[in-house]
Amino acid sequence: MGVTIAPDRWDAFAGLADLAMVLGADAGQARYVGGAVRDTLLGIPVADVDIATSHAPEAVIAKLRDAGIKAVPTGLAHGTVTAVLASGQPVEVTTLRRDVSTDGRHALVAFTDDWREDAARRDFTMNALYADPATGAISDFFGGLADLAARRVRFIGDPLQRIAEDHLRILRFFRFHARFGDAIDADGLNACVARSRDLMALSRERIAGEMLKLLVTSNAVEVVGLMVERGILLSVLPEIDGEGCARLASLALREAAAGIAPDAIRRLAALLPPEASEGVGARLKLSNADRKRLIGATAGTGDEGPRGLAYRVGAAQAVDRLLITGQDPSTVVGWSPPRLPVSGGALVARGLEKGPVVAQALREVERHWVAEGFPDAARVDQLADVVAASFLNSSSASASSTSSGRP
Ligand SMILES: Nc1ccn([C@@H]2O[C@H](COP(=O)(O)OP(=O)(O)OP(=O)(O)O)[C@@H](O)[C@H]2O)c(=O)n1
Repeated sequence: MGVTIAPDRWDAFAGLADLAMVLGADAGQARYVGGAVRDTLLGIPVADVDIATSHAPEAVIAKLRDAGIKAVPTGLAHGTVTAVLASGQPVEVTTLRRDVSTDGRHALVAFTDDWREDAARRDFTMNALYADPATGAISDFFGGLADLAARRVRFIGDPLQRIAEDHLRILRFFRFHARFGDAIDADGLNACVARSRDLMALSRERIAGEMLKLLVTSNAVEVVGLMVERGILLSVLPEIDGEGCARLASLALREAAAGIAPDAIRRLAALLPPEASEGVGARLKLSNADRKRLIGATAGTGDEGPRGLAYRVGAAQAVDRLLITGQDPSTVVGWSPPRLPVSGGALVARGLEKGPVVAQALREVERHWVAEGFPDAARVDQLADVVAASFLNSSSASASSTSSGRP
């Protein structure tokens, strides 16, 4: 027997095997497919599982409902029904398909009961492996197992045709290569270079989604460098300047040295010249929170020290800025900035008049407190005494200078 995935390897997904049986796995009508099979064979943890089935979507819905499994018709035109396991885990169940036509962004599909046809419309050989839920046998129509063993990301059939069907596959090629690849497949690379301008036709959200995933892969630095060198990124991020790859490389080294997980937005911020962040964030339609982080990540650190910075801009943003500027972030990782342990009332109790002067004095106390490294409440009381006294002094001094009529 060749390569198999023992059925108990899927045990982490409670109810998955039952779902597969409901869909006729024991009769060869349902198999696990795609990233879950690829990653399981590579020994990488799997977050979600897709199932391919020869049943039409309506039959899938009926079978799931009969078995009391929640079925959500998430993409019926493409044959996809989402089954929800008792744990809440969603599993996409998609009817075997073949492409009828495509414009590179949207595909029109027809259903089939031919597993090889379904495999033939997928992107890479390593993504077109099916695992039989009951026996564990792997169906490999295009040499995906050999490519997986060689860590070679290879398009199924003609790369140019695969890219014409879905332009996003250019970015997927680099993403999977950056994640798993050893030597890059020359035919695939050449096809991606030749068709790189096709990327401009894609929706910005899809581009952003792929780029952000690519930036956190283990080999992102080298692969992004290759993409810049071969003109691929010019179609997607024309803002990248001559130093972008070097900044990204330095950031990746610092993340590793500090034991901080790679972060896509932080890495994108490093790759771009700071003045481009705002425009890129808007163009790629990033969420407001991500756009804020992207712009803030390169906004500089000031001179208040790492914790002072974290107090001012939040710990996560401080980590971004410190890593990008090459400073040690260890004192702010996992640190929650404390709250100033004194209120305006405490200053009024020391004789200050309610109003703007209290806010001003409070800011002064805070400034000292931050500069001294967030000392405890006893020290803050002393600071409040000193600041209140100095405010009272200066107001009485100005009152007396006004009354004496001197300038
Ligand atoms: N442009 C695309 C996108 C997806 N697929 C197929 O759909 C499967 C699922 O796609 P997706 O969930 O995007 O990727 P995964 O392979 O599951 O990998 P990951 O979740 O790690 O991104 C892929 O394995 C591949 O067979 C494809 O052929 N062409």
